[in-house]
Formats: sequence, structure tokens, C-alpha cells
Amino acid sequence: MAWAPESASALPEPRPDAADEPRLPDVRGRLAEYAAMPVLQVLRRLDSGPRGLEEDRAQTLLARHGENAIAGPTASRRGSRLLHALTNPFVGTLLVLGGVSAALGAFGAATVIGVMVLISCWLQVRQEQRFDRVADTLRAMVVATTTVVRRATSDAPPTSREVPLDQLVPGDIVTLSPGDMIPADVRLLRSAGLAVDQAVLTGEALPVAKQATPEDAVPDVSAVGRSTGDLATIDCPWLCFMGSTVTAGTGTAVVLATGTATYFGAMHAHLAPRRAETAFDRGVKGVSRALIGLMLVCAPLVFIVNAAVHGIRFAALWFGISVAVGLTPEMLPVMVSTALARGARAAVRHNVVIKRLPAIHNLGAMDVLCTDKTGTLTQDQVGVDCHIDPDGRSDPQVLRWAALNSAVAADGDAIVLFNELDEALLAYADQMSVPVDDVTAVEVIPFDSTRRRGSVVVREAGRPGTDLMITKGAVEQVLECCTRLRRQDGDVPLTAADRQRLGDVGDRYAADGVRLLAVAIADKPVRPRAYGPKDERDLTLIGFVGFRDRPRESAAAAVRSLAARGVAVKVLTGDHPLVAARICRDAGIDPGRIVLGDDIEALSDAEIGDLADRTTVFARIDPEQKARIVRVLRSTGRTVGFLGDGVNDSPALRDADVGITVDGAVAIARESADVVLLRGDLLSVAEAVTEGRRTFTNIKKYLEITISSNFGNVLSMLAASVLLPFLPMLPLQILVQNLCFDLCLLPLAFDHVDQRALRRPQTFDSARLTRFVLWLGPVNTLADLTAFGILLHITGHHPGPAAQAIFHTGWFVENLLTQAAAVHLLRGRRLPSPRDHAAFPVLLGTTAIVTIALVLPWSPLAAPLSMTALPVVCLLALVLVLVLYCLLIGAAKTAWQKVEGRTSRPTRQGTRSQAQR
Ligand SMILES: Nc1ncnc2c1ncn2[C@@H]1O[C@H](COP(=O)(O)OP(=O)(O)OP(=O)(O)O)[C@@H](O)[C@H]1O
Ligand SMILES: [Mg+2]
Repeated sequence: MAWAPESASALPEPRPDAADEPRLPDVRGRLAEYAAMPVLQVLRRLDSGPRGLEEDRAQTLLARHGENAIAGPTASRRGSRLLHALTNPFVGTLLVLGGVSAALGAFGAATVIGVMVLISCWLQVRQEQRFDRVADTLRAMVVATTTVVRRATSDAPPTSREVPLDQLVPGDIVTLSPGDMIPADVRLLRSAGLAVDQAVLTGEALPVAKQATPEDAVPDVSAVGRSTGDLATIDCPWLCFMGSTVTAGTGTAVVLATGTATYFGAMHAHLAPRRAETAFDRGVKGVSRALIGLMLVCAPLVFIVNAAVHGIRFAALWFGISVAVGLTPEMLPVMVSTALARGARAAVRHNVVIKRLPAIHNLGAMDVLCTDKTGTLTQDQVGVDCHIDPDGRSDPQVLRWAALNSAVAADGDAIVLFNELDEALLAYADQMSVPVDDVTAVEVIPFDSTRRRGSVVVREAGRPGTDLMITKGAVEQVLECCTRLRRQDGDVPLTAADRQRLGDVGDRYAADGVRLLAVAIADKPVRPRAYGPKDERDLTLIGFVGFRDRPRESAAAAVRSLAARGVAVKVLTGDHPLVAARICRDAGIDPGRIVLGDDIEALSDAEIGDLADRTTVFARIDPEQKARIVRVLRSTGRTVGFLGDGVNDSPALRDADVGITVDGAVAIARESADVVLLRGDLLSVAEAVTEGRRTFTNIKKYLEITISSNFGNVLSMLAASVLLPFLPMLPLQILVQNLCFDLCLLPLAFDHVDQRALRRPQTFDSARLTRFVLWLGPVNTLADLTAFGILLHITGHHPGPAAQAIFHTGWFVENLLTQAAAVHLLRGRRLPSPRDHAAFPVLLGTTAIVTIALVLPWSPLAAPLSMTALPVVCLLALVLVLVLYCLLIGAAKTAWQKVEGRTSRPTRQGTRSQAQR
């Protein structure tokens, strides 16, 4: 829905007015030209070299080409913000009603409606500006960076350093590692086992292989296809494009184009990544529909009743229009943006950065948190525990082969290692002075979470004609590729009994919380063809390395704290089920029956949904299965958060209602997530959940108070249409009253919140809102009818114009006073007391309403609004009505809480069916 704040993303955001931007065919043509040149010519054309640009020149180029971003300058963002404000359905409704009023000649009303539109849009634009600033600041705290090679001066040595993505320029040399976003359109200079996910550009979910052409070779353009169509360019193996991410392997590349001159830049309007609809989007849609529905029923009804009783009159028509305007919550978008921005700022105090502001609501609504294991439940300080041969004896040779696998895979150029296990291995090898640089790297077949193993091929000095493949990975997955076993007295064939025994060794260590990786090797005759995963066969198992990762001390408390807030924690890990079970127990999670990836592969979504409901730990699952479980849980009505930090977590991060990652996560995880934890601590998630609920509770209060008051007013107007020979309030007065009320209620975004409201997940529930309005709105009507009786008594039953003015003013004043009282009586769970009162800004807002009510009739504005000073007796009578209203609404609210408490006890089933609605 257009009134919801737009999601802010770290990827360059699409700009709506892209007329002056390079056109796609031009961009494609230029890229095709670069694709067809030998590498050296590309570098020459860009005035660059393998040693990188000089810093000064990079700055000059930055000034010439602009930042590597697609989001437009502030001015155009302002234009789009205004458009966004104008196209929200409530302002749209007002514009139509204003137009009709003007066409009917009711210029006063048209002017007031115009003022409402202006104020609402102005506040909305200002709020969105602030909102963007908050989002920008928050995002700057977790800004995506890329590794470039540059030189301080022309003869200084090249150095690698991290720069923010937007500082890249054409000609820069960048290095790519798994998890990195491709920062611009680039041509590969070198690559090792590189695979990238281009789904943003092609919609193709599977990663595609990319490969540099051999040095100095003239690229074979036929490999790209003769056509210059989109896919031909995108499929070029030696070009990578902004918007894609590295899923495996490493590379070095030269930047060809940045910002809007990139392929993604030229196509962004059509191909900007779309996220699935989240709990917030669904909630906003439901409430908007309910509100517009209410207006479409009530306003014509008021008109029809009026016309039926008094005949079709012009006054009746525009009275109906005013009622419609009165029911339009035109300030709701402003209120929601304000509340979300406040929540996001508050979350920072708990070291939680909200990248997309609606995520703060989704955190409060979350009732299941699925989490990866390493780094969230554990400390992410993985250490090597043992290195053993197949018979369980410590063996330094096993450590050497495993560390060589990590070292070669990590590539001399790349700074980022594959993952925490490789990092631990290299650190340990270094500590034990095990050499890892005495071989020549031939090939890397990178680790991926689906194969669960990774291999390298190396050539050792003194062994001409022979390559050595070294594979390491999960025990089951490496054993699959082995046919032999290393024994102290030589290699022997691997029997079924050995497989069983070795599998048991893995299980034994796993039960103790040690993750074993199997290590296997094989000699291969040297060959010109490249090696691939198919060559991982006929290996000899030489032993295992074991890793231990201590559980986080705060994990148990955090899981308890989330459970107390009604958030179930589920663990989704690629690790061994017994390791997962051990870590979970240490973190205070009862693992119950663990479900494996293989178990769910053949199941339907419905069966997985059923299983997921009963399961706490899923082990040995691959990235797509993680995402599938998240999607299925969402489809059963749960609001799902996903917390993860690896390349393998990014699909699930995107598919969740709220994706959460940690600051040290790989770039793609940070890009995919909505929330970044600055301290990778589950406890801060619990705090952020509370902030989310605080935020939402205030939005809910605003909706409940405004809509029930407005609905009560509509009922009063209906009654008045039948009972009175004249209109109970003039249309202009209705509009002014509505404007004052809506504005003075905005500070509710900053109100205090009752602790009990923070205990359960909370989200928009239009059915509950409707029940609330139907229950409490009529109390307002009751007070109004009493006021009508008193006013009629004072003014006489057939009052002339002067007495009618007293009636109108009387009701105007009564309305504002009761509405101010409603704010205090309905805002909390309990009735107001010195210990439980509204926050200062809310007090200020309601004081303003009371002041307007008590000053306006005696001010110079009274005459243009057809109001008049009220007699003292009238004022006294209204005070009595106010007291009566307070008593009634207090009683009605207590009764509502009793009835609702009984019908909506937060059972899990209840939460689900509520969300499904
Ligand atoms: N660098 C590596 N080299 C070889 N095998 C690995 C490597 N990293 C992980 N594995 C194996 O692959 C399995 C799955 O790892 P992956 O990183 O995909 O799991 P994950 O879901 O991220 O796990 P976690 O919950 O521990 O974060 C591991 O249990 C391990 O057996
Ligand atoms: Mg992980």
C-alpha cells in the first residue's frame, strides 16, 4: 500500500525519473565491446593496470563519473516523496472529495480539505525525509564495502583496502570472495572456481560459473553467443554485473562501469529486487482495506438517511462528504512513519541497526525465530580440537593436508577466507608452524553448503606429472567419494564395515560437540582440462580434523527471554545433528527429535509445515531447504524471523518476514538482511523485539482511538439526521474538528507503553480493530446523544439560526473534549493513574485539543466557522456530559478487556489463526 514507508535497501535504489540515464542498448553495446577485447586492451582503454589506480586519479574519476550508486540526488528523491505522499489512498480520497466539494460550489469546505491535504503531504514528506536520514545513518553504520587494489603514488606498491561501494570508479581493480556483492560491472582478470548468483538480473536461481579468459587471449565471443540480446551479455563468462553476488570461488577484476552506467543501473526500473510481502505489508493492506470499507459504507449511509428524512438536499450531500472526510485517517501514514523511525532509533541503543524501517514492526510481530548455529548460539571463535588418522591417533600430516586445502582455496589474493573453519585451520597451522605455501595451486573446486565438501588440486615439488587433489568436508559427504583408507602400514580398500566404523567416529565426536571434517586425497595424472566436482572420486581417506566452538554464555538467557516474549526459537543448521543437539542443550534449547535435510526433501509443503511446527532443530540442511522451511512456516500464518551470517543463509534471510544478521557477516547476508546486530548477541534481538512491540502498540492505540471516536461520531450523525430538523454540525466544522484531532494525536508515536502489551507478538489485526471500534464507538454516541438532549433543551426544539449556532458549537466543544478524554482513557490497558499516565508529548497534544475547544468559540475565527460563544449553563452541562462519558468509557473498556482476554488468550493456535485472517 502506498502509505506505508518504502523499504530502504543497501542496494542502489531505483530512481523513478531515469530519462537522462544511459539507455540499456548503449550500456549493452559498451559491455559487449569490452567483452570482445583482450584483457590488456581493456586495461589500456580504462587507463588502468593490474597494480590498480593511483588514489589521486581515483578521486578525479570519482568527480567525473559520480558515486557508484543508483539512488538519485536529493531533489529527485524529494519529488518522489511528494508523489508517494500524494498517492496514498487516504490523501487520494481527500482529493476526490475536495474536487467534488469545489464542483458543488462549497468552496469553504474545498479549502479546508485542501489545507488538510497540504498539511498531511507536508508532514509526510518531512517525516519521510527524516525517515530517510535515519535509514541512511543507520545503513552507514553497516555500509557495504569492497576490496580494491590501489597505489598511493605511481611508484608506490599496490595495496588492498576496503572502500565503501559507492567510492568505486571505472578502472579500479577489485578482488572478489564468496559472499561479496559484485560492486559494479567488471571484467575478470583472474578467477578460481568463481560462481555468481545473478538472480537479480536474470531471475535464474542457480549460480553460474564465471571465468577469466587466459591472459592475453582474445576472447572467443562465440562463447557468449552471436546475439547481443540481454542474456548473451549476462551470460558472458568473463563479465560480472552489479547486483549479483559471489557464491563460491575468488577472482580479481577491473571495473568497467559504475552507478547508473551499469547494466543493473540501466535496467533497475524493471528489475529491482522484490522482497516477499512481510507481516507489515500484509497488516497495512488489511487495515487500509477495512478503513476505506468503513468509509464507503458509512458516508453514503449518512447521506441516504439524511435524504430520506429531510429530502434530497444539497446540504445533505456535502454533509455526507464531510463525514467521509472525517472518517479518512489522512494522518495515519505520518503517524506510522514517525512511530517506526522512533522505534528504529530506540533499537540502536540496544546495538540493533534497522536497515529497512518496517522491520521494526516485523520484529515485534515475530513469533518464530529461525537461527543458524555458528556465531549466534556459539561464540564464533572456532578452534581446532584434534587432527587424527582413521584409527583415532593424532596425526600432523592430516592437519597439513586440511590446512593446505584451506590455504589454496582462500587464494593468495583474497583477504576473506571461506568460512570460520578455514580461518581456524589456518590460524592453528600457523601456530603449529605447519607450512602451507610449499605447493603450486592448480585448481580450486570451492566448498559449497549443498555438496558439503570442497577440494583443491595442487602440484608438489619433485612430483612431476602428478597432481594431488585434497578434499575436506562433512564426514558422510567425503566418505561418499572415498574408495581407500590410509593405514599406518599403507593404503587399503575401504570396506562397508570401515564406512560404518568411521561414520560412528564422526557421531561420537559430534555428540561431544566436536565437528569433524574428513580429509581425503588422491593422485591424478596431470592433464590440460580443468578439474570439477565430478573429479572428487576414488579418494583415499587420511583422517579427520575436529573443531570446537564454545556456546555463547548469553545464549541460554536470550533463548529464555525470547520464549518469555512468545517467540519460539528454531535452529536451522547445515551441521551434524549431534553437534547441533549438543550446542542447543548448552544454549538451553531442548532439541527434541531432530529432523534432517534428507527427511524433508520428498515432503510436500503441507507436510513440512506440520513437521516444522513440532520440530526445534533441523540439521544437515542446505541453503534452499533453510529458505523453504522459512517460507512454509510463513504460509502457516507465523511471522518468521531468520538470523544468519553466511552466504548459505541469504536465501532464507530474504524470504523471512524479518532477516537478521550480524555486523561481521558476509556482504550478501548484510545486504539481504533487514536488521543488523552490532554485537552478534541474541539478547539484543530480544530487546529489539520489545522496541518493535512498543512501536506497534502506539500505532495500534492511534488506530483504535481515532477510528472508534470517528465511528461514534458517524453514529451520532445518523441519529441526529433522524431526530433533528437541522444538521447537528456544519460540514466545515466537522472538517476543522477532524483536522485538529488528527494533528493533536500524532504525539502518540512517543507514548509510554504498558509492560503487559510487550509480552506477546503483536501485529495488525483488522478483525480485532473492528470489534474494538464496534464496542467502544457507540459509547461516544451515547455521550453525544445526551449532549444533543441537553443542547436541544437549552436552545428549544425548533431553534432559529442563532440557537442552531449554539447547538453546533456545543457539539463541537463536547466532541473535542470527549476525544481528548478518550486518548487518556483508551491509551493504556489500565485507567490513567499517577503511576500510569501518558507521555509528555501526548499530554501536550491533548492539552492543545482542550485549548482549541475552549478558545475557538470566543476567538475571531468563530464567525467564519459559524460558531458562537456558549452560555455558561451550556458549558456546565457539557462538563457533566464529559464526566458521564468518562464513566461510561471506563466501564466499557474494562468490559472489553474481560471479553477479549477470554476470547483471545494467546494460545499458539490463536496466534496462528489471527495471523491467517
Ligand atoms: N570450509 C569448509 N570446508 C569443508 N567443509 C565444510 C566447510 N565449512 C563447513 N563444512 C561442512 O559443511 C557442513 C555445512 O556447513 P554450512 O556452513 O553450510 O552450515 P551452516 O548451516 O552455516 O552451519 P552453522 O549452523 O554451523 O552456521 C558443515 O557441518 C561441515 O561439515
Ligand atoms: Mg553458518
